[in-house]
Amino acid sequence: MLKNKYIKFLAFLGVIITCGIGLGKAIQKKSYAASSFELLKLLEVEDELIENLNAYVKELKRKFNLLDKSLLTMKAEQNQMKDDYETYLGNPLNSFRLIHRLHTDWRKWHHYASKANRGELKNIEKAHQMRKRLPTALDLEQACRGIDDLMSCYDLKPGELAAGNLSGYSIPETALSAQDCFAMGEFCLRDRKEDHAEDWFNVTLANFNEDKLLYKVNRFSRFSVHNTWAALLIKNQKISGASYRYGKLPKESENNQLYQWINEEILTKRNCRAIFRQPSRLHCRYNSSTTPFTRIAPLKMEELSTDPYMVIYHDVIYDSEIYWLLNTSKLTLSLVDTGTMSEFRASKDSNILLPQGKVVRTLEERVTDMTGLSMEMSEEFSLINYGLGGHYVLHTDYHNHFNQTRWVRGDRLATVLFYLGDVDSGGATIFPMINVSVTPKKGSAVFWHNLHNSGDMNIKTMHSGCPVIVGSKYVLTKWINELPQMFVTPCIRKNYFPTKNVINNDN
Ligand SMILES: O=C(O)CCC(=O)C(=O)O
Ligand SMILES: [Fe+2]
Repeated sequence: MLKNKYIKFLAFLGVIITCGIGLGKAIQKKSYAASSFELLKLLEVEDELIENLNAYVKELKRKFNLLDKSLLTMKAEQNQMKDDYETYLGNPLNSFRLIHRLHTDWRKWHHYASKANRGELKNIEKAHQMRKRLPTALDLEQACRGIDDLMSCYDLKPGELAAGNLSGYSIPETALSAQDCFAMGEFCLRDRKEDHAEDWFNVTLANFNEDKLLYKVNRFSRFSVHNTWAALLIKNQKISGASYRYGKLPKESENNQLYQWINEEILTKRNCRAIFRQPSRLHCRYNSSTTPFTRIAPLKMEELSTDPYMVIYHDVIYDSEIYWLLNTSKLTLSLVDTGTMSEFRASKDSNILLPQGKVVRTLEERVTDMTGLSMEMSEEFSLINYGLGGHYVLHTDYHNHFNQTRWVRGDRLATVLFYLGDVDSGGATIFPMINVSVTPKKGSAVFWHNLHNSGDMNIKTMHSGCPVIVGSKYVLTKWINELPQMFVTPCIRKNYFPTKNVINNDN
């Protein structure tokens, strides 16, 4: 009876969805949402799935019964032993059986309990096969769109639909679950109907049924809703609303890390768009004092910041060197073949060894002239090419105090970033905590210290490569390690030596 009603409802829904999609949206062939005929097939699929799950549960029950019965026998034997264990163990047959069952039987029980038997596997395999007949993400998308079209056409509200009320046509059995409402919310988010999404999230929370068992199966909780909702608010820069949602999340959860991450994203966006005025006490000058070579060939230097120490060098790399870097055949290949796209760094990057030779050696000497630092144990040059929207998320170049590699070559004391080309628009390197934004300019290089003089990490060096708007961006990075500099920039780190009589030269 109920099933008949259900079929009628689905047919009704199918017609509505078909109409909705017909209003300008492309119909996907054989889409479940596109016709009531296809929807009927889904009922068969559901019948088969339930039958399959039922058979699987029967198998599990059989296993459970066997284990339960064996447990009773084991307990009986154990009780007999506990009554008088001396008599029990005095009998050599009992001692033999005790050793035997604990040596052999327990392994078998463990094996039996932990492995799926043939009957279980058969049902699991069947369920796996049936996945091909289940609705796809596209089907779900179309179903959501159908409901959404219906809502805008008849001015329906999420609360009414959630209660199974379709414009006066009310069927309580068809009420939507919290998870259904959440799926609608997520759809509206994807479809950029953010107000609708918030309405659906509200209804989701109102309809939430705290079923721990269900949570175990489908991992859906109130937190999922607060988290997605908060991410939406953060995206729209509604920070206080987002903080309220995040306040609902468990402390120390991964989600709070997400919050931090999204906050950093906002920081990055704000800074990528901003243009900063440099403080006037900083100067441009020729640097002729770092190494003897700079006395005869001074470098054009512009100060950007004193904490962290940061300068730009202009015209510090020759066109011929840039040409070599970008056209070495090995490098060109790697830019194409080992290109990586990640959320972290959308770039084709090559950490491959540049062919060692004159250019690389000369560039390393140049870095020493610019920084006064030794290139011993420094990392290989890293060449990065950013394409469409290419960016590097907010990060610091240092590792951290506790990283094992720090004890081999030390942490990354300083970074030198060469710009190998101009970028038509976007692509600045930004340091949001000190309001510094460096526009890529062919031939220039920015140099900064990642660590304080004490060796502590300087959080103000946090930086990011903003997305490229027009053009492409090539940078060459050199991370300079700390340990080989001990005689160049001698300083004694706070707590570096564990003994009491430390000369603390920290400044
Ligand atoms: O491309 C940029 O502007 C930043 C690159 C960077 O931060 C790095 O290589 O560590
Ligand atoms: Fe970096």
